[in-house]
Amino acid sequence: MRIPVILLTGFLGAGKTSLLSRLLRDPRFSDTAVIINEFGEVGLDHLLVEHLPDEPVVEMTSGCLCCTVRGDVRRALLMLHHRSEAGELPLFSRLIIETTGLADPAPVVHTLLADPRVAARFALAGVVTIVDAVNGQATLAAHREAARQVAIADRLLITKTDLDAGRDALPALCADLARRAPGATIADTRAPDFDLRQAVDGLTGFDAGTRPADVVAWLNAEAYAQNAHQAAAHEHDHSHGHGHDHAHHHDHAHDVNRHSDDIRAFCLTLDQPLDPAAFAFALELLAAHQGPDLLRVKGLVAITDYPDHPVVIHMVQHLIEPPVRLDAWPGADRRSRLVFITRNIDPARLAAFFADWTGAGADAELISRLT
Ligand SMILES: Nc1nc2c(ncn2[C@@H]2O[C@H](COP(=O)(O)OP(=O)(O)OP(=O)(O)O)[C@@H](O)[C@H]2O)c(=O)[nH]1
Repeated sequence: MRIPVILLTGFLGAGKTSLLSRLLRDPRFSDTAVIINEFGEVGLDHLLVEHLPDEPVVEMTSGCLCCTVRGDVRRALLMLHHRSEAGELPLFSRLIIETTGLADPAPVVHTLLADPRVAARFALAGVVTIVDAVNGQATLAAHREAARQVAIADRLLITKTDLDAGRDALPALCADLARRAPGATIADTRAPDFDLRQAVDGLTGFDAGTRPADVVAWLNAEAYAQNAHQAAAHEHDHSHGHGHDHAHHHDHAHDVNRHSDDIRAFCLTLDQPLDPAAFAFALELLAAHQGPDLLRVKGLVAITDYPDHPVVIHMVQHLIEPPVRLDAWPGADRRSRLVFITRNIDPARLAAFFADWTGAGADAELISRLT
């Protein structure tokens, strides 16, 4: 029997990882394998997400899932299947693929539906898209990646309605979502009657024919891009007489237009523990002045009061989540690290801003420019 795959998508900071963590803690989902794609090479999720010890989890940190999907996700799927059949990993009866927040789901969907080796082993049960009630509508209007993730969904799961701003925005957001994805069901993950099991396991199979016309067009464009890519790779092998994998380079050539070219990811490293008040003020200032361009910030921060207990920071646009203090550092590196995904923000200027406000030496390392 083919293993059902649930594609979990949603814009940066919508709440994908939180929902996945909630699901993986639930014993009803103990037979679940997960493929997580982190954006950028210096991601922090592997330090921040708790995995159960023998859970089959594959983390792909090679960049943006939609840009590397044709090689990496295919390899990850086949490897998981092979290792589980060989008894090296527990058998699993469902697979969840979490995309990055900037991923266009179409290449993943196409790979699952059209790659013969993948499709013989896995069946796409459906696409679940997470939408943040607080930022959702503004994000949908500003980012075509977010609009595509919604349009292709079978199920739209809304988060952050426990916050006043989220609750207030809910009716207008639902109306917008119903227009953008007329065939999708919508559920509020914070409603008392929300059923996670039904949300994930109730999907009966992805049917491209029920999607809006533009979604069908994207999927067709994807099929065309993949065929063209395979033909180019084939020709290349013949002309050079060797078969190493050039998929990555070709894929980026196809993907030039997938992301806005002003979006960048970088990691800021601060070399001394920070004064908590100065750091909090710097974050608030940043959120107030650059909110819509701070697409996502995740960090592990050493503070002067408790240097052995790092603080986890999450920001999504102007929303600063309450910081969480950890019992211990999750690895040997005890420097503060903040991963930013931003629009139109110069990493060097941001490093200088933090250095000024906190007095710590700050370095910015560019992870990726999404062009
Ligand atoms: N109040 C509230 N916060 C939430 C909810 N869901 C997620 N969050 C918070 O939103 C922030 C982002 O959540 P994540 O689960 O990391 O979001 P994500 O979509 O995985 O983010 P990326 O991987 O960066 O795209 C975190 O600080 C979460 O704690 C929710 O329903 N309510």
